[in-house]
Amino acid sequence: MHDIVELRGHSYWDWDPKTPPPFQNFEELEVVIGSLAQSGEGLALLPDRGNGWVIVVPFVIPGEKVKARVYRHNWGYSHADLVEVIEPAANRIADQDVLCKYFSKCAGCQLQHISYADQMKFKRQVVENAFKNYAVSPPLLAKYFADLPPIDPVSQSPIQSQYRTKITPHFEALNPKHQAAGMPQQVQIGFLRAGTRRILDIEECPIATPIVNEGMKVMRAEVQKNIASYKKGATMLLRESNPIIPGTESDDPPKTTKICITNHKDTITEWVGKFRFDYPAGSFFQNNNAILPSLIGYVQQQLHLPLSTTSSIKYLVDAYCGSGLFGITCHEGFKKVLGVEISAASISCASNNLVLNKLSTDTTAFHLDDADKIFAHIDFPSSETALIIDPPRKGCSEEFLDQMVAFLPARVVYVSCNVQTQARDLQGLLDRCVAKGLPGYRVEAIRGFDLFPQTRHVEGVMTLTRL
Ligand SMILES: C[S@@+](CC[C@H](N)C(=O)[O-])C[C@H]1O[C@@H](n2cnc3c(N)ncnc32)[C@H](O)[C@@H]1O
Repeated sequence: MHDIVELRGHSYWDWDPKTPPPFQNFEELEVVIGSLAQSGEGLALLPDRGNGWVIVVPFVIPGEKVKARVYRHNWGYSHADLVEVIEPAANRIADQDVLCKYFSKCAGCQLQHISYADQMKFKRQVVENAFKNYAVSPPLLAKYFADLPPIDPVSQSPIQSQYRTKITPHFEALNPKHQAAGMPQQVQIGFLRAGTRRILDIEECPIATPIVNEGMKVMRAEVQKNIASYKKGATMLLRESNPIIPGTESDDPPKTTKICITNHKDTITEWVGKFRFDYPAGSFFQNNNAILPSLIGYVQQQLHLPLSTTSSIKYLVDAYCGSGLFGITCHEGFKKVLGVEISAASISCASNNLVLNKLSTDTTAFHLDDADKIFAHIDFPSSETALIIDPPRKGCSEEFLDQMVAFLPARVVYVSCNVQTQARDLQGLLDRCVAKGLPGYRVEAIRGFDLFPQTRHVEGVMTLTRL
């Protein structure tokens, strides 16, 4: 809605909700795309229809003239399918050069028709809009917003295809009516079809690693062979791992061929730079290994930026620590590191990863707990403590922000796969500081990292310094 309001140029609330959609269902329209929304979809304004109705069309580029078929109407805007690109943008990737033959049919990727340089510009804009739209309440606007730094360019992924180390294809069970009628016993195995809840049959995903695609081939054949035994559909797990042959463990990545794991309970082994991580196949771990060294290098550098005081950072708190990725890779230079995570399987791997990487358990520890209670475990001086926050998409809870303001870490590095909730949490933090009459935080830097090339998603990293 923020993107629609911006294109329309007048407030959402000026809108008369009784305005009916100015179209027949499935009417085809020729429209010119004005902007891209954070969803990666194009927006076209029709100034002469419905008091400035907006059409939302996927797989387009601003400036393009396209034919679109409207199919669902909302308050002031309609969703439409792309029928034809009438006047393509000069920078549109030619159809024959698009990475995946299922692009525009599969719901997984939104941006394969856009050059990588333009994907980076789009994602930078997504980050900028998130902070403009979600971190600007009036008291904060006056006090802090003028001080937000310019949003940095997005850090690119070293590879833009074959990067995903995990995919989760789905399939549905056979239709009993088809079975009864003796129809062919084939099912669709793949990802959701764009704009629907139905499955599109996909035998290969070009953004997944070759090992994961090999695994997909085997899994598809097995599912087709045994499909009659499935009463319900299912979601499969395919995850890349480095096989460790017992007795041959070494400190270096093994030279053996990688394997594809499909059992949620198995353990995955992965190297991030010189660090080894074992983690449960069914638990969270970042899915683009290629970009992790640069993401971690940046987080490390941000943690140690100079403070506003003469103190220096000596302690690290890793909230939502998973299997210990940040706590372990960033431990150097800290007297003590403490991580908290709610998944018992992940925290047990985090503790084991300390041992695997020969870190002292006296100086680095991981606790099983809700991040909302993280500061209950901590006796670090807040003026020498840095906090890494890396929550799930929904961001931090009110309780988490309350305890954070009660503790006031000197440095915060907030990593997020959802820049909208990240921006909202910045507002939540600064609102609390204003309410308590505290000087608050300076935003040092906001930068996107492209953990998800070809898709609309961007990882945000924001650095704060206590004033
Ligand atoms: C985005 S992941 C980040 C994990 C880790 N930092 C990494 O990069 O591998 C978020 C993690 O938060 C954990 N989590 C979710 N809710 C939590 C809570 N209330 N308290 C602590 N951890 C939580 C999830 O289990 C998940 O491991």
